[in-house]
Amino acid sequence: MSAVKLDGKATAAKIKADLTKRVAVLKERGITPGLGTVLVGEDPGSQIYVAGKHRDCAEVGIASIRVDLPATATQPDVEAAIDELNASPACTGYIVQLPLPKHLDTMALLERIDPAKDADGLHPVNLGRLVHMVDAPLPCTPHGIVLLLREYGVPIKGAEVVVVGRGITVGRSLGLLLTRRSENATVTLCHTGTQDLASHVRQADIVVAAAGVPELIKRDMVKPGAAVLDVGVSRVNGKIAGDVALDVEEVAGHLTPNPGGVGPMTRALLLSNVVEAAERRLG
Ligand SMILES: Nc1nc2c(c(=O)[nH]1)N[C@@H](CN(C=O)c1ccc(C(=O)N[C@@H](CCC(=O)O)C(=O)O)cc1)CN2
Repeated sequence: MSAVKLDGKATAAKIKADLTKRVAVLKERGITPGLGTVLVGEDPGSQIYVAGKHRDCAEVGIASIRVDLPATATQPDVEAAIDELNASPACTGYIVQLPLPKHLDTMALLERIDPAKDADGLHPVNLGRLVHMVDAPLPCTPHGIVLLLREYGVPIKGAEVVVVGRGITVGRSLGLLLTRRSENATVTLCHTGTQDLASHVRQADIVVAAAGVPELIKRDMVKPGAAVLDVGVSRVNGKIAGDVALDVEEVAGHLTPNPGGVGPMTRALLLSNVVEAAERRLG
């Protein structure tokens, strides 16, 4: 058996085509959406992701505001950059690229973002709105995962979903999205403290691997026909290594490539949050 490819690149291209039209309408009505990014330090992965975000903006007509600070930037330096983006009329939404250098207080910085400009959906107010199931910008990777599953008709309603990894950008919030009444999945969140990971994964109709551990999910852990989404990004010998072993393709029903799966969806949903924030300005 060979799994159906969950093509994030192709699905993201469709989303971006729709956003291009919406951006044109906004511009006709006098609003140019603008994405800001705050990057601290020289982490090579983060530099690639931020550069990609600005390329995506150019593709759909969103303006870009890029703030790059040295790894030595202090908490007040980053706070000043955030305050400036909060006040800038040209910036409809922005992100602080994660992870930040260890000497910075990430939570305090995320809390400082104006929730109305929170393009990542990671501000505590917006995560709280997600808990309460009220309208808010959704975290980009979890939202991208849900849209990718829908695009390929993978049944979510009633599915047993196992999410591996409890990080803020993916694992924690994905469970909130998938257990909304509109999705109605049953979600188990596994992490480094989980006693028997394989036994959980074996029960799953949908597996989302977001632990950052190369080849954590092995072929014999996957229920035949399950949908497997690989969010893991590790660099091994200069190449991207996902959390899912390559031969899982032989048992899975659906599988994301990596790269080309969840990553492009994350980027497309970030643009979507920026456009939605601009549309909210119109009322
Ligand atoms: N503020 C945030 N920081 C981080 C997030 C986030 O959503 N918000 N997520 C990740 C990194 N990330 C976005 O920032 C991200 C990772 C990967 C991709 C992507 O498109 N990957 C490509 C491969 C690119 C490569 O060659 O490395 C793919 O999967 O095809 C996009 C965004 C942590 N930080």
